[in-house]
Amino acid sequence: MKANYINGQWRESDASLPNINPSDLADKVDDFAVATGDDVAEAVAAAREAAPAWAGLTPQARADILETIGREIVERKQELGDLLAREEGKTLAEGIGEVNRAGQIFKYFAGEALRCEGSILDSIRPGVSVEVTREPLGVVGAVTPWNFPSAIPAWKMAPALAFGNTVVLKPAEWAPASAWALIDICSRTDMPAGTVNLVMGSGIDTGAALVGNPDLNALSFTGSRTTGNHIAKTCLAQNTKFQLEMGGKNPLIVLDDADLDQAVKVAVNGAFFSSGQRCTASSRLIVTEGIHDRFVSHLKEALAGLVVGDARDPSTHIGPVIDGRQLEKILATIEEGRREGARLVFGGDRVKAAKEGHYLSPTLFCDTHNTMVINREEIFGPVATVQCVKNYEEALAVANDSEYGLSAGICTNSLKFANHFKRHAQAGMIMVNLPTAGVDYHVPFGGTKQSSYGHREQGREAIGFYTSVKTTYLGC
Ligand SMILES: NC(=O)C1=CN([C@@H]2O[C@H](COP(=O)(O)OP(=O)(O)OC[C@H]3O[C@@H](n4cnc5c(N)ncnc54)[C@H](OP(=O)(O)O)[C@@H]3O)[C@@H](O)[C@H]2O)C=CC1
Ligand SMILES: O=C(O)CCC(=O)C(=O)O
Repeated sequence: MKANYINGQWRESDASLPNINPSDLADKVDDFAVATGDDVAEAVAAAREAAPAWAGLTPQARADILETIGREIVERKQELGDLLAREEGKTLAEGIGEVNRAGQIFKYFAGEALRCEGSILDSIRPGVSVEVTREPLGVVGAVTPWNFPSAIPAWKMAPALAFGNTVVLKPAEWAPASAWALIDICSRTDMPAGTVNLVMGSGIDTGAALVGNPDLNALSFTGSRTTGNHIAKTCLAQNTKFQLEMGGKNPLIVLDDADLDQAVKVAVNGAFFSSGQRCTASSRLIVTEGIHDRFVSHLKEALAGLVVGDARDPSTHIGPVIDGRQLEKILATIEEGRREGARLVFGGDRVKAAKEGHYLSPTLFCDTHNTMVINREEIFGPVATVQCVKNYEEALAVANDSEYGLSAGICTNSLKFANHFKRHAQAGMIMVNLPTAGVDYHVPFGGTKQSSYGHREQGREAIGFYTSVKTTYLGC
């Protein structure tokens, strides 16, 4: 059994949860300990106890530790990428890429630890000056989803630690192995006991115990809107600072003047890679009428060439979805799309592979309208819809007609439309001739409307969430 990590100790538990490989249901990755409410309370107390020692280290000492963690992750990216593919179902290449990204995030925030700046201003009063400085918050809770089981824990933990906070991490029960490996790496550094803590188990029990602990100073969450809204209420009631990342229904516009081959590649990557299980997935393809038929026909051809299979088989393009319940949910939404009158032009079914797994074919709907459920709600599977529109203006209006606003893309050769889109698309991230998914780690990540709440994650903006600003007035 893989244990929880609390106050510098590995703690087994009476209960455990199995982690099953979605590509091969006969393969159990391991059993993972379940943290009780008392374990969670102890982890938060340990993080509170460790906070002054960790914050009291020099930025150089914290940077050195983060650099060590980042280096080991990068050096072991092959092995940890394979583990990620095995527990989550991303292809091996995607798994290795994600682990590499997690390592680079730690290395990046090692540098940021040294760049935590303040400012000095003259006061409006004579003989007085004012200092504005940043301080750690204290104890940060991180609740993370299964779809980026290495990178998302990294992009919450690394900035929290860089700026002097201690951390309690609750990863998703469907994919805890990558988070466990990350904490194992942290446990072998010189961090004071209690600086990082791992509490595994279900969201409803372990997650709720963490979020509801009033001794947390801040909570960073990525996952569904329902859970995010619930967490927001708890955090507000306790005055816990929080940020939420809650997904998208990301549009990709394809204009008549787009490079057709490029647009098809962008759509395949954005909508179907990682089995569409990305909050940034291009789930709505909005295509102008002059290119619509050619685009759909080329896209179908490209989908026919994709291999769905075991995530760790190098010939696989699309692995399984994470779990049987998720697969059933996606299939039910596909059925709903059919009932609403959308035309299924590719896929829509389970795929049989050599081993029993949660395989689903890439699925494409045409003749869809933006009012349909398949265009309103996040499906989180390898499913995309096409909507045919007259021109750019209609495309933009359809793209913006969503409760979400995470990422938005356009394929065009027109600088005029690209520039207009950049300014008027209602999303936190804009992609021109690029997939809506797949982001850099050194720039801000996050959305508008119902996609996100609070400070942006990643890049230099992360400091806003993980520090508190202090203003000091100095008289003579
Ligand atoms: N924006 C994104 O990146 C993601 C969006 N989603 C969307 O959400 C849908 C459902 O996915 P799901 O994994 O169930 O997402 P959830 O929001 O349920 O899970 C995200 C994290 O929150 C935890 N959690 C769940 N309930 C609570 C709670 N009451 N208190 C504290 N923590 C909690 C989960 O634990 P546990 O999983 O262990 O129960 C997990 O660690 C997907 O189909 C997709 O549409 C999902 C993942 C990522
Ligand atoms: O597209 C990406 O690179 C990141 C996506 C993401 O963070 C998510 O799906 O939760």
